Amino acid sequence: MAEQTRSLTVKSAAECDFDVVSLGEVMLRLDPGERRIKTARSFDAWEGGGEYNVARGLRRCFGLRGTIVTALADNEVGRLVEDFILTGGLDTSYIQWIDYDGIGRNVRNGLNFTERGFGVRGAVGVSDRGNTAVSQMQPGDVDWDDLFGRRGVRWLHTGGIFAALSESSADVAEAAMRSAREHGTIVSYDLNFRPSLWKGIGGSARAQEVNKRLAQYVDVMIGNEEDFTASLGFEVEGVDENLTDLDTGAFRAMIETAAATYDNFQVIATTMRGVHSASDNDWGAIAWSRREGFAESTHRPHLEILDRVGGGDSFASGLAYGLMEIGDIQSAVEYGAAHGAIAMTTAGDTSTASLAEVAKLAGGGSARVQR
Ligand SMILES: O=C(O)C(=O)C[C@H](O)[C@H](O)CO
Repeated sequence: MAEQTRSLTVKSAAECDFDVVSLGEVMLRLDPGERRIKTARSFDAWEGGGEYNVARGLRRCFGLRGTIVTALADNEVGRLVEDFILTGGLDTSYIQWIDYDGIGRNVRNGLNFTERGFGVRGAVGVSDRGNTAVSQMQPGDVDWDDLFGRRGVRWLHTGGIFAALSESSADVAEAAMRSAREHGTIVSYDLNFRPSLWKGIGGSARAQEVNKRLAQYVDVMIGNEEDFTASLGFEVEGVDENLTDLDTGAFRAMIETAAATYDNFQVIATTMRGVHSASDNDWGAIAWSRREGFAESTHRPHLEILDRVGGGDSFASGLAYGLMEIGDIQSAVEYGAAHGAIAMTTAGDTSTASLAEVAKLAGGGSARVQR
């Protein structure tokens, strides 16, 4: 695609060691399967983390080269998380290993108990992540100019989960995003508002203070309707969290306001989820680019959901792939929505989709058996 018709100008793969770098926490996800957390007798172990899931999707589904900047306490739990990261295909050289004190008094690894929900029973996440290694990272812990300058990175992804972990994690995000921009790396940010993370430190008001500060470094801003309101203060008129009618007019108006407020935003994308039940959601997405204007994905009413957690992250990785490798906003939003939809058909945060599956669904393919 000719450069001037692409939504974003992205550095070439040849001049970069990494296509994508994510900055964020990777937790051990403990999943009771069809049971509930409070009555579980065994858990499946996976890994997960809002920012990490995006780089992993870009690597595992879309075949790009990625790394994760994070920190883990050096104990057996941390090494299990590393094992998952290796399975996910990401480079592990930017994991900072912090000496473990034996009981977690000073440093720990995050645990995320997650049940998927079914029917009228919504998904539940209970995280146990205070004092984690990554929440104690400091801006100077990574040589950002070496990473983004000497080594070269096409895309940095971080977001509102990492920024909420501590005072210093917001500063770390700022240092990374500032350096990435200086070196021509595209910066994407998923607002990912998580009430539990902000509850004890000032709620939505504090979330807005932090996210507004970081928003000035963002090229591609991603979120859902709740995120844009809670994290940046942009209202989507007439929409609540149970929206079942995917009327996009209100979203377009909100996006126009956001684009006028932050002239650094090159792309804004939002997923739209109408919750009929935990297992039955309307699913679609809308995106806008400064160069191309609005695009909407195929809307999928009554999409059947096995595990919704990570669906938004798979949307973000599909969108990033589309913007990096195809170029136009329409393809990007279709790839994002299709990848999110497939990811929610399997258990776990991370997607098992292949690029061929995403391309087929994005192009209007059906779920007929293949043999
Ligand atoms: O909620 C969080 O902090 C997580 O990172 C857990 C999940 O991986 C995330 O919510 C999925 O988007």
